[in-house]
Amino acid sequence: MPGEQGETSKIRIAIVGSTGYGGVELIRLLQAHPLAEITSVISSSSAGTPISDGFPHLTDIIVQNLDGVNASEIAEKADVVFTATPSGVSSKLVPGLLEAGLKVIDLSGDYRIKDGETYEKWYKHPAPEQSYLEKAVYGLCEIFGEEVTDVDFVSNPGCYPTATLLGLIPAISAGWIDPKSIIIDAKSGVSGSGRGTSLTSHYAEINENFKAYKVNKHQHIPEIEQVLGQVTGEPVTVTFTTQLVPMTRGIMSTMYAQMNGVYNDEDFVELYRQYYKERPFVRVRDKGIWPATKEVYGSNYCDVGFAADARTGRVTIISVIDNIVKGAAGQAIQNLNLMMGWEENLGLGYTPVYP
Ligand SMILES: NC(=O)C1=CN([C@@H]2O[C@H](COP(=O)(O)OP(=O)(O)OC[C@H]3O[C@@H](n4cnc5c(N)ncnc54)[C@H](OP(=O)(O)O)[C@@H]3O)[C@@H](O)[C@H]2O)C=CC1
Ligand SMILES: CC(=O)N[C@@H](CCC(=O)OP(=O)(O)O)C(=O)O
Repeated sequence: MPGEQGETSKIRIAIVGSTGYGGVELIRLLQAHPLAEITSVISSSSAGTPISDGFPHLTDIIVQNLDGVNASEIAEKADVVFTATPSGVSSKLVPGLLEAGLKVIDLSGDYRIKDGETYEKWYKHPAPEQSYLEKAVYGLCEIFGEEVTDVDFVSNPGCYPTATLLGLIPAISAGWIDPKSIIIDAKSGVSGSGRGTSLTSHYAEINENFKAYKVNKHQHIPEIEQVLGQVTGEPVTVTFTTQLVPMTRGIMSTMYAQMNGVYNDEDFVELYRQYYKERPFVRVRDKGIWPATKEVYGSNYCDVGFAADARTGRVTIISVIDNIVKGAAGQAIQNLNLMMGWEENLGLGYTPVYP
């Protein structure tokens, strides 16, 4: 395994769930990574067939044939495995992959919630084994990046929590907003629900429509509260509403909070620029300019803007990401980079696709 940037041999990568949206995006991004090469693409339902059968846009990737899900075979072919699999599936696969000696980056929600009972309450199925929950490092790179270096197992954050936490943490850490007052109004493109079809992601249900779902019941609520609790040192509860927007990619998280003092837009811009000054993927908008999902499309950026309102004493924080990149595959590669001790932005320097 190359441990340092600049060495020539590449890290070998396997992707379980390579036929899903997260997996296909991992393939797209890793194809351009200078120190990683995909050596196995894995499918539980299409093993033995070429990936380009289902995804003609991947006709020119080198590894074509889909492998089956077998931990020891994966360990022969790869050093690191991404599990881009549904929650409830990852928890069954990950222990075997770790025992086979692989480094694992899991994109599902299975290992993010550290308390098994809380996990079961929100995810509605059995929690993963406690020892693996404890082993998993929560890979919100801009906040906990130092903890990821040199570990074997990273739990990649959820898409909504990524946008939301990056938008809230600097102001909370500075004591500028009251954690008890937070309301989060979040919207996602349809690819957030994965490639499987369902009535809720059916074209006729989504097109020309805008609807709320899982209000106060979303599985990302305990993830957001867990991290905010860590940051503040006290239990935090949030009001969190998720909505589906008729677009393919993108998340906008709009957050409202009571300010603890008198701060204006420039104060917030300065605070956030300072907080993220070493972090290549958070871009802070100038006063009066709010980010749009198209401005991060296809990229690993999280863009943030503010409106501090002296009249109400509240601030509105707006944060956008591409759910499949910064919200999933891109952040997972950012975690790979940190895990390997490489530059955080290696292979991720994509300018957003516009328009
Ligand atoms: N889409 C998004 O924006 C985000 C997704 N996530 C999370 O990332 C994970 C992947 O999401 P996404 O790619 O969208 O989901 P998809 O539904 O698009 O893909 C999931 C893939 O998992 C594979 N799979 C299903 N069952 C099994 C199994 N028993 N063993 C092995 N593989 C299996 C399937 O492929 P096959 O049948 O070929 O095995 C399927 O293609 C999920 O946990 C999701 O919650 C996280 C953040 C954002
Ligand atoms: C639009 C849409 O349906 N989005 C999904 C995001 C799911 C996801 O990413 O799941 P985990 O992060 O929990 O693995 C949802 O709201 O449930």
